[in-house]
Amino acid sequence: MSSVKIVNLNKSFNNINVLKSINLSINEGEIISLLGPSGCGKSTTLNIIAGILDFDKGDILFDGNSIKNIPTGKRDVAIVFQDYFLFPHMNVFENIEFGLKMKKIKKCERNKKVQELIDLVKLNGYEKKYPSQISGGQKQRVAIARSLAINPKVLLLDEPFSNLDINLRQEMREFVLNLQKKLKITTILVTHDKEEALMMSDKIAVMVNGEIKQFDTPKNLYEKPNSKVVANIFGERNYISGKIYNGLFENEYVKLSLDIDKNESLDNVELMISKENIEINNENYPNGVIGKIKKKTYLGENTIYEIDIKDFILKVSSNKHFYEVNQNVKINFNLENVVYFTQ
Ligand SMILES: Nc1ncnc2c1ncn2[C@@H]1O[C@H](COP(=O)(O)OP(=O)(O)OP(=O)(O)O)[C@@H](O)[C@H]1O
Repeated sequence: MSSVKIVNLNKSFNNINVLKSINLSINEGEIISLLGPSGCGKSTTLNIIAGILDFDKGDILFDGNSIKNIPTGKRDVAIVFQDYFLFPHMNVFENIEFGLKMKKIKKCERNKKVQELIDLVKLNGYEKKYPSQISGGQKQRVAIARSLAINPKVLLLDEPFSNLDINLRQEMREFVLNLQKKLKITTILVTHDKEEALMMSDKIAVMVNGEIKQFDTPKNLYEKPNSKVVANIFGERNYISGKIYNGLFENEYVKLSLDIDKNESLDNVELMISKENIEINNENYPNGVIGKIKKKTYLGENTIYEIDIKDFILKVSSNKHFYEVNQNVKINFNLENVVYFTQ
């Protein structure tokens, strides 16, 4: 297992800078995600770490040592792709054995290692099956076992769950996470799925347009995003424009008391409030803000209400499903850990 440090990494394709001074520090045994929209540079970063692509400027350090001049095969890195890339003419056992054969490990040692990996990824009984004879989840487990066979110091996962159906995806996420925790292997996961990143990562690097906008724990990123760009990656939020003075946030329809420095005074701010931090409560908040429900969308566990307050629409997520369109309601804001952005 290795710590990984990426320092001022730059990469251009045809004079277009697709990685703009990327910096990341990953502790030994951690799992981190690169999360961002399509084309932001996630796979490029992963391929550079693997040595599949070269880079223009910067450096990559494993345990403090540069791997710049170390060829792919000698980096002790394994990469698992979305399409698994299993060898179709080899059975499960032979696929897992492949890397060990390349390393010229003796037959009896190979057999022992492959058997251990088959036990680890729970593929006992499937040794003689070919990739075309097994399911997507099983193929993925073969790909993971094959990547682990070489005892990599760093495991790179490029959208490994995207080809699985939703139930299997959830099962495989948990499986890989348990494996990662058991083996304590430093892991970098590329994903564009926020839930996957939130559930699997010790830390998440939010990438947008070749830059890392924030690198932090899932909780901090969700609750304390440093910009609207980062906030929006984790789902739709409400932004209310107004001013801050004397510990209050105010605009023409709300006056809210904030737990902030009373000396803070700002004219143009946008207060970010998640849908979950607004409560509809007609009974207990005589002084709540009043609005009218314009739309309701039932989502099973929650209903999303769109509430009109003087022509401004607030989205509220509630587990009370009984409010109806055109009903007037009182709403209350949970302003703990409030986040605001200056314009
Ligand atoms: N070999 C290449 N030649 C030219 N441009 C490339 C090459 N590979 C990637 N790019 C460009 O670099 C940018 C980053 O691509 P990359 O594949 O790293 O994005 P990504 O975040 O992994 O996207 P996705 O989620 O769609 O896989 C994109 O604009 C892409 O078009």
